Amino acid sequence: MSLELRNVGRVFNGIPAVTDVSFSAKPGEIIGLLGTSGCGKSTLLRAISGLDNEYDGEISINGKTSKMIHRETGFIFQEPRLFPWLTVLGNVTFGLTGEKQEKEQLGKQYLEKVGLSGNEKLYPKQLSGGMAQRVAIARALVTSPEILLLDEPFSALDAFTKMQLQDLLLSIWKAYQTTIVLVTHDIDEATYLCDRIIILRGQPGEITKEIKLEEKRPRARGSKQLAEIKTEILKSLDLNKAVDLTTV
Ligand SMILES: Nc1ncnc2c1ncn2[C@@H]1O[C@H](COP(=O)(O)OP(=O)(O)OP(=O)(O)O)[C@@H](O)[C@H]1O
Repeated sequence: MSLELRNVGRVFNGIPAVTDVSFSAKPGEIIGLLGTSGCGKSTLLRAISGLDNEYDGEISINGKTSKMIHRETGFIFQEPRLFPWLTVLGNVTFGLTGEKQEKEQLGKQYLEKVGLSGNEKLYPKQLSGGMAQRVAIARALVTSPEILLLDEPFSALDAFTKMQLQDLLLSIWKAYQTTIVLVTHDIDEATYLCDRIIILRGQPGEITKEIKLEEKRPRARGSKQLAEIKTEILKSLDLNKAVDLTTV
């Protein structure tokens, strides 16, 4: 599904958090929202999902503009936000309606897709951070969202688990051609995953740059091409200069 934001802004208690943001995503595109802390990335995701509808401007999904909850979207947060009293399978099937047996069958299918078959009966406290985030991914996917919104989904994980889950996200994207909006602080993650990176800066946050990545997937982590794009991003954030330690 396509997504379009036109002049979106959000003011909290008279203070603008983010202003005049316009961008669009074609069906199946992976868009990165990258920017320094507090520039309004999460605010934009909440507006896209419809969890927050007090924004200015317009947001359309497949050409339809609405400020209602967008049921076509699935949300994955930084923390898994699982219900501790439900099993892994119970967490995945929680939002589903219909026959128990059908729900469980569907839940198991998605647990298999995220590599968690056989863990259905475990409780959240028995899971590692990476396993818990896999459950959160399965829970978001089980409703077949056409647009996935991810808010720093891997930032709480160790470097190796993070890379595994980035690859899992790409395999899901390849299978379903989901449109993805990924909020991240991690430039390497953005260059590895995204078709386009939108850079936001300031308070209120504004778009300062948009970078299109032409590299075919799978991309090589640490390749010269991705390193060049990283340098371009650092420059646009004024973070490319070496610190003069003599003046510190
Ligand atoms: N519900 C709220 N009420 C008041 N102010 C808010 C609310 N939500 C966000 N803000 C403010 O809006 C600004 C943008 O916040 P937001 O969480 O969207 O930024 P962010 O770019 O996602 O930050 P981070 O990268 O640190 O998560 C911040 O100044 C924040 O304090």
